[in-house]
Amino acid sequence: MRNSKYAPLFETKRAKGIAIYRLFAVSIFIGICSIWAYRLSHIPRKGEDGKWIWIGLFASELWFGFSWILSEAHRWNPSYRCTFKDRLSKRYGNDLPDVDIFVCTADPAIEPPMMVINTVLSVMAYDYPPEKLSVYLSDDAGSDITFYALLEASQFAKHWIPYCKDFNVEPRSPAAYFISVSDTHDTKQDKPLATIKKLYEDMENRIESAAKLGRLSKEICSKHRGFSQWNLYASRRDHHTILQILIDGNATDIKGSALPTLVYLAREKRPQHPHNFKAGAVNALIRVSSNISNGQIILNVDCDMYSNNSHAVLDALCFFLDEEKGHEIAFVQFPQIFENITKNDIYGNSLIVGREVEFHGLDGYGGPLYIGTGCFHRRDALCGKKFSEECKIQWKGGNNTMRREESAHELEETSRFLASCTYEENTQRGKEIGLKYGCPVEDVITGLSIQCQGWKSVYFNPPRSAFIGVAPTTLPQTLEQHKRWSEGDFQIFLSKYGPAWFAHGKISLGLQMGYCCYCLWAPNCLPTLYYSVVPSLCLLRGISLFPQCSTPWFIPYVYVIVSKYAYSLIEFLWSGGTILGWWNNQRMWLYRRTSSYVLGFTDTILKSLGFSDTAFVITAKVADEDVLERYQREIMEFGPSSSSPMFTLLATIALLNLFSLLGVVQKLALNKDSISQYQAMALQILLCSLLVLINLPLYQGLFLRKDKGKIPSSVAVKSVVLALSAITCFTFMY
Ligand SMILES: O=c1ccn([C@@H]2O[C@H](COP(=O)(O)OP(=O)(O)O[C@H]3O[C@H](CO)[C@@H](O)[C@H](O)[C@H]3O)[C@@H](O)[C@H]2O)c(=O)[nH]1
Ligand SMILES: [Mn+2]
Repeated sequence: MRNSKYAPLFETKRAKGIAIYRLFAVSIFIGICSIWAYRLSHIPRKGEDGKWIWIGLFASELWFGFSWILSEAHRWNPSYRCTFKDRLSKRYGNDLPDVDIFVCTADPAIEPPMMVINTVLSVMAYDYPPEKLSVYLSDDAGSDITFYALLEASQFAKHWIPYCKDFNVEPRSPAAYFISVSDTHDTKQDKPLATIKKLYEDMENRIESAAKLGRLSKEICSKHRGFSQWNLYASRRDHHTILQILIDGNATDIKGSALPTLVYLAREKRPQHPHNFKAGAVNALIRVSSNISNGQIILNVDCDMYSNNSHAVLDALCFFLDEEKGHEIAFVQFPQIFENITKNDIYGNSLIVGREVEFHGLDGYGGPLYIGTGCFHRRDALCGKKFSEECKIQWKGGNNTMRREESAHELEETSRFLASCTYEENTQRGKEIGLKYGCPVEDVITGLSIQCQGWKSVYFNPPRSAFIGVAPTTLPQTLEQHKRWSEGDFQIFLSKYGPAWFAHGKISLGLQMGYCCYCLWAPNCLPTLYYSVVPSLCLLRGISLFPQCSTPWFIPYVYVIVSKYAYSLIEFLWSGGTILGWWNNQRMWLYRRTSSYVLGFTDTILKSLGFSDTAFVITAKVADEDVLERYQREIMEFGPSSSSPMFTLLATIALLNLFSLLGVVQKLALNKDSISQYQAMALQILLCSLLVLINLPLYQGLFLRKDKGKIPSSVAVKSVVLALSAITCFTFMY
């Protein structure tokens, strides 16, 4: 019962028809149990072929069944949110909390400055009182060109923000906006549009030519005192703190309205100090911002994730400011949506099922994971505060006094040391305060630890997407990203924050299971490798591993396979995907498990033994023209990837299945009697054929294509040799 006198600012709805789904899930569970029973009751006896092979298969099926049970946490209890922004505006007017926005960038070569400032401009133009908004750009490359771009953006903002507000522009990233209006407006007739577009293009030209040149002209450098901070700059990994407040609380736009504060920060870096990648960058921002604006709410976005919805801040505040439940909420996570996904999503990067299904399921159990971008945090919760009923904040009034009393220059001077690399020594930062260090998925582990302190989180997936970013456009990049994620998640599983043990009693069982699903991605590689190699090898030797069509044990297999995949297809289509997209997604399911996760798994083991160290390979946000062209045509991009063992693995498995299938076909053609033998192995042949079918793009990449995106011939040779030797070895062993 709601006892506050206010109407709620948000509402949570449960899914309809969930009882039917649960019944269906129970039927699959019974099917899985029957499969286990079959394996247990049919273990080959002494003297029979393949006892150990059988036990391995049983272990894999136990694992798959167990994973399926865990994944039910994503589907059992979904919830959906909606907000009432009109009530918020009525109740609070302009009396809203300060919001600090953090944008992170790390490499001007693969994260072009133009993209970065479009993101910055989009969040500066939020529909929110500008004097309560502060935008911070963290530049881990310490690039003067990025700084120059931001300086240009600070000038352009004076035109852009009033333009957005006058014409209710959406989206407020200039680049995205100009593309969106290019076919609906006639620029020649629309004078203000033409003017602002011209300003933008001039700015773009200046920035691009500086970027192309790779350095700034003397003329540009003389324009702003900030450039002098690069005088002592040695390299990306070795420089002092560079901090510049580009727009302070007193600046106004061309119409005389206040502008959001804008700050550039390149934290100090020294070769002898670990910089902890993005987590280190965000923690530096947390400290520096606490001295400049100290907003109670922090929004964190990656540099490619521009704001697509200028009301998103108000949406987020509907959760935090709700009188009854707002004080329990530590963060509000929006989905990641990508603008460059092709129709059939060849690399499965849109993650639509995660977005439309799984995260809603987690939300039903206490809240989604923190996924690093598009997330609003309460500053105190992010800084390690434990939840208690007293956590109600006095939001009204804000705390915006500091930055008006001190001048920008004074603030820079007093904030600089907060970003030095020794500041954190012998403190709890990176451990209990701020983002956690030492894990390649700093976001997930931080979110988990916040939830373990008693806080809830919220997943908000509005009809108009709040943030839009860039997904990888090649297979190597996709696999590399998934390697980082699977590795990081598995490290969490083994760490002192492990969702299976540490979180027990702190978060709900459903959420524990939900986290485990992701944290156990990496070890998933073992049963998948087994399942995609061993049955096919056995096929060649005539060792039967699955029940025959004529026995009742055939039924649970068929039921589980058909209903599980039919359901997954329906779920995928319901989430907005296409049939071919689903097929592509199945391929990526296999590829991730037999390459990224294998490396993620071994690297985690090596790391826990002390042999290797955490790294963060940044995902490229740009690609060459011919690569992009192939991406648009949905042709798989493999190269240049010869160095990565991931491709040798993928190709070897694909070839092994191809050879096995060819072997069977040959035997059938030569010897009619073997037909009855192979009839008994229908499921095994089906598995092998499906593996061949799903690998078609790989065979093309190996043998048929001539373009630059094909698999390098060194990988082709290596994998043919490996596949043939595996088959030969196996044939001799059995
Ligand atoms: O040393 C670093 C490395 C990265 N970044 C920034 O971190 C962001 C995310 O990096 P990206 O290469 O785009 O990684 P993704 O795989 O796309 O990132 C997802 O996964 C990461 C964890 O693995 C999260 O940090 C991200 O927020 C989430 O979007 C980017 O803005 C980078 O500029 C830094 O600031 N410093
Ligand atoms: Mn990214």
